[in-house]
Amino acid sequence: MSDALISLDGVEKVFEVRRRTGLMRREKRLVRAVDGISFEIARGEVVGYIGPNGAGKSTTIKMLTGILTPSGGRLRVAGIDPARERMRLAHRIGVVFGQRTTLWWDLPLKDSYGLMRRMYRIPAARFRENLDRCVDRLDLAALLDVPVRQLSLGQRMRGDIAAALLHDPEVLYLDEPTIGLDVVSKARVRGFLRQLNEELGTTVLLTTHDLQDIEQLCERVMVIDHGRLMYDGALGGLHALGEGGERTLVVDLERELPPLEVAGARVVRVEGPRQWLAFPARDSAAPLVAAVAARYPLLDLSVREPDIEDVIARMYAGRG
Ligand SMILES: Nc1ncnc2c1ncn2[C@@H]1O[C@H](COP(=O)(O)OP(=O)(O)OP(=O)(O)O)[C@@H](O)[C@H]1O
Repeated sequence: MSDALISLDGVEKVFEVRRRTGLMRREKRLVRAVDGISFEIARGEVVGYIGPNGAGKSTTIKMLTGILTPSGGRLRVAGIDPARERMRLAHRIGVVFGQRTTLWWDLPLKDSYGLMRRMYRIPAARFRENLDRCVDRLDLAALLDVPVRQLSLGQRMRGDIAAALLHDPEVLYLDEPTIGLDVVSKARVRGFLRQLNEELGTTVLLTTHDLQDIEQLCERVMVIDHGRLMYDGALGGLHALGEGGERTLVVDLERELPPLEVAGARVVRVEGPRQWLAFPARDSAAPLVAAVAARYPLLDLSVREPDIEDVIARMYAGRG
């Protein structure tokens, strides 16, 4: 037995989709939303789970909460099989779905929290302590008496995160926690999550389309596409994957010139006297810089590494 808090071994989820193909005809089609995924997450990790639309992220999270039953494989969270013991697991995990709320729409925030307290049978002292910490750290004091429907998206999200933490979960799943939030709200949510992990050791698994969430929170990232794990490792390793790709030499010339002709590189963009030359990321930039400097009137130059967005975009594109 490993001491992983979350473990998946060859987990699959297949949906049967019926599609109308004619007036009377329907076609059955199988969608492999999750297609044999294995990974382990240790206590205290903050892991980003990313991938394009329809990759299988939400389906994975739903299996980890017990909402969906896997079609195959083995899955455990805190030693519990989520689909079999969903209620027991509910006391150990917190879940936040960015796209919808677990709060009661017409009730003031604090009444929702009171209901949560009863649902999870949270002892009074612990409830008070957790609520006070969340109110303080998420700046909720002025919002407690406001009905949820009157909260802004950012306020509601903070309210939802607090709701997910009142029962001291060991694991927090967040599905797109910063979606639609303004820059300030995003920063606040990220800061809170970082602090939560540092102070309480809460394990966090988060799906997002915002790579800044990953950069600012996660030491480890998993990339899923077509239901399969394409990458599992340090964020820095994603940059390294870009080595199969290209870097860019940005050249500032003394004057506008036709696209430069240099061996081992090609001009991909020209803007006035500035030109961008792409070259294989694994090659040294030195010979290229020397060749450009020898032949053209140079003012300045810089080398740009492929950024994570590019690397990931290429990973996705490579699978077509
Ligand atoms: N209940 C369902 N019935 C049938 N197909 C489903 C169901 N839920 C998800 N799917 C399909 O499974 C695949 C994976 O969907 P999932 O929602 O897990 O992706 P995702 O990575 O979370 O995408 P997004 O980033 O768009 O939220 C998609 O092809 C989706 O259409």
